[in-house]
Amino acid sequence: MMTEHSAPMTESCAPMTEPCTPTTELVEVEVGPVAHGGHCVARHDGRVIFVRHALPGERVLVRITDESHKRFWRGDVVEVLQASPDRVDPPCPVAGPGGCGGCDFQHVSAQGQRRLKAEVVREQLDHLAGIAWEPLVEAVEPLTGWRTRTRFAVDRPGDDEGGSQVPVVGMRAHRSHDLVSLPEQGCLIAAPGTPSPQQLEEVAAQGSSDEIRVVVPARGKPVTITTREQGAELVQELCGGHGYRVRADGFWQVHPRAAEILVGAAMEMLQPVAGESALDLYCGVGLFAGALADQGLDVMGVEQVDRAVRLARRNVPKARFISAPLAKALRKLPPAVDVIVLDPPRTGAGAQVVGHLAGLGARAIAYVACDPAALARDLRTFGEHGYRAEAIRAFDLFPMTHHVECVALLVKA
Ligand SMILES: C[S@@+](CC[C@H](N)C(=O)[O-])C[C@H]1O[C@@H](n2cnc3c(N)ncnc32)[C@H](O)[C@@H]1O
Repeated sequence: MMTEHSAPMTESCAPMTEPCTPTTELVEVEVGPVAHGGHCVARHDGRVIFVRHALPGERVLVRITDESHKRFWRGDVVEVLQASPDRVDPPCPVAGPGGCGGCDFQHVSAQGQRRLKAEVVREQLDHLAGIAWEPLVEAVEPLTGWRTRTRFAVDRPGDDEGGSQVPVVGMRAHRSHDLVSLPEQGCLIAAPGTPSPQQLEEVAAQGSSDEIRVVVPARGKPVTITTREQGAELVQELCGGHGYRVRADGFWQVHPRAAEILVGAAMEMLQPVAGESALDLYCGVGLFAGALADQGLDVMGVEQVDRAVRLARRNVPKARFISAPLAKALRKLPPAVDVIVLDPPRTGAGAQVVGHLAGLGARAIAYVACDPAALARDLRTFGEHGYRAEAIRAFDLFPMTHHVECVALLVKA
């Protein structure tokens, strides 16, 4: 199977320097499997095209949007000639070709979205780690109104020519600086409490920021951030009865049920026992550290953002935290631990970190991953160091988008 991994660059990691120059060329293709990044693979004249808004098995007319790469092009569907049974009308009026770049799976039924994500996880695990996984991505409600952290773009038309400067708030189009105005009802996936488009424009009119970030916390009022200073405001999040203070511009799981689901999955896999030692790596404000400490474990957390570590110390006073990039903190970790949770960014943990962690002899490791390719690469490295994936669960924590979250249990082989 062709995957974006086999191409020189993946859709998700390709750097966006300048917006791509769209060509006018239209091609008719049979759509093949979904690839990492959520676009489907098609072939035309021996060339691979990653097609956005397509579904496997469809026949579509594609507008080529990027032909700057030697080995592949990118394109977007302009007409569906033969539709997949999974195709639906996008519920948001600004989704689809040329529209908002945020939700790339709105043309797919909810079950179909999960099947596509399962196929990506299955393929990445097989291709990169040689792990056979039964594809199942678990549904998580709500499917809309789930985004508790939303970034809106602000354009000020006429800015250059000293014009009106009445701001327009919207979303950037896919791989483009073009602004797509918000629909009247606002962003479909933004959590209830997110200001309406009109309110966002009022916020934009009060300042000069080219971005508005909205945070809808578990407790308290939504926070609107237009400058760095405002991002310092603390919001209150909850998981399993434990409260966590988070900076409004800091990291917290985005779906309102994500923290509870990921912590639940990790704890079920690890079966922690009071008195055991534990590591929470890439710990943010201490989410997993809190759950482990609440169960009586002796926890150490590592996080590179010092502001987050200061909050983690307040959120989980029983745990110890190191403020440093994990690779630099490895020598400060204890020589042996019982259980580990690691929840790295999209790039994964990497071979050096994985090799060191495997040497700590943990009886169980829960790996929380937002990128299945990075997960697969790190699982392969764990495998080379004597750990095997005993269980892997995948959750649809980002409905309407191609993103998927996985939790893997590693035990000694
Ligand atoms: C996916 S978030 C997980 C945070 C936390 N586990 C949670 O669920 O709230 C990844 C975290 O890793 C941190 N991070 C990224 N690179 C890091 C590194 N090299 N060393 C330590 N922490 C890092 C980020 O600042 C972020 O807080």
